[in-house]
Amino acid sequence: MSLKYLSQKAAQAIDVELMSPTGGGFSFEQLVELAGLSVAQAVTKVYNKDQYPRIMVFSGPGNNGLDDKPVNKGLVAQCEELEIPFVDSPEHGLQDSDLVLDAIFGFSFTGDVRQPFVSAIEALKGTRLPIVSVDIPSAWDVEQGNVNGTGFQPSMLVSLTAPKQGARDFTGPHHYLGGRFISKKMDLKWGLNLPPFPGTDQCVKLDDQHIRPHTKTHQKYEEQAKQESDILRRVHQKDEAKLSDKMEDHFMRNVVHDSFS
Ligand SMILES: NC(=O)C1=CN([C@@H]2O[C@H](COP(=O)(O)OP(=O)(O)OC[C@H]3O[C@@H](n4cnc5c(N)ncnc54)[C@H](OP(=O)(O)O)[C@@H]3O)[C@@H](O)[C@H]2O)[C@H](O)CC1
Repeated sequence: MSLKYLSQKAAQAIDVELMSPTGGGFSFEQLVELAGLSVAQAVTKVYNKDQYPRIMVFSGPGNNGLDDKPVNKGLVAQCEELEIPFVDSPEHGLQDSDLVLDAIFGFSFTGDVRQPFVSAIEALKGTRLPIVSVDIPSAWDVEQGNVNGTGFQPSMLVSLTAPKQGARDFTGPHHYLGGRFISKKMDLKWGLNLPPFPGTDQCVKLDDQHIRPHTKTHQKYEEQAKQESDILRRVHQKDEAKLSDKMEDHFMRNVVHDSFS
């Protein structure tokens, strides 16, 4: 069975569930620490520190970049303490960098890019440095991907929890999965089919056997959307516990498998 690619709604619902008692009861800080650690580990597996010593981080307002979040105060203080500089413009930062980490938008991005992020996205489109995107390349539609090819194509993508549907348009050489916080129970419930993480690693490389290019027909998408909304409805109604093990098993095997294979 292949890895599931998440819709925007499913990604958001899983995020909420992870912080609920039935999803592991993670705190927000735990999730972002684990997600950040997995991104850092994945980056160092691909980009050698000696060859790429200066990483410029583009951070956005939501949980992908944490810029407008209360936790950001502590992060800024830590960067200052560690003498990690802040830059006054994307262009100035890029000219003194070897690698770019794109953490502007994650799975809640919608519509066209609004100010003040337009210049940052343009700078990413214009740079020749390798870009590592966190969860989904910024300004890509979370489900439709790099619509009309107008976005930038990063060299590396670190999908968190599970790739988003839009990640099917990613054609770079390095796709990793991070965010090792999904229990077997949640994996089964959402039909994620996550690959095993090696040893104590916080990330796993995704290869051809996991990756599905954007070849689905519109009809397939509609079927997938309907099946996902069935899953979401069950989650919201909290009625999945009432399903017998047999029915749950049947649902996972047939509906989820048909949809994503
Ligand atoms: N379970 C996990 O996998 C975890 C994932 N994590 C990371 O969190 C992000 C998702 O975080 P979220 O805050 O929901 O979403 P974003 O990071 O995309 O940020 C939303 C903010 O962006 C603004 N926005 C949205 N669209 C636009 C646009 N077109 N132009 C400008 N700004 C935009 C939005 O503003 P609104 O006014 O629309 O609300 C928000 O301010 C996920 O991708 C992971 O990276 C966590 O690490 C935890 C676990």
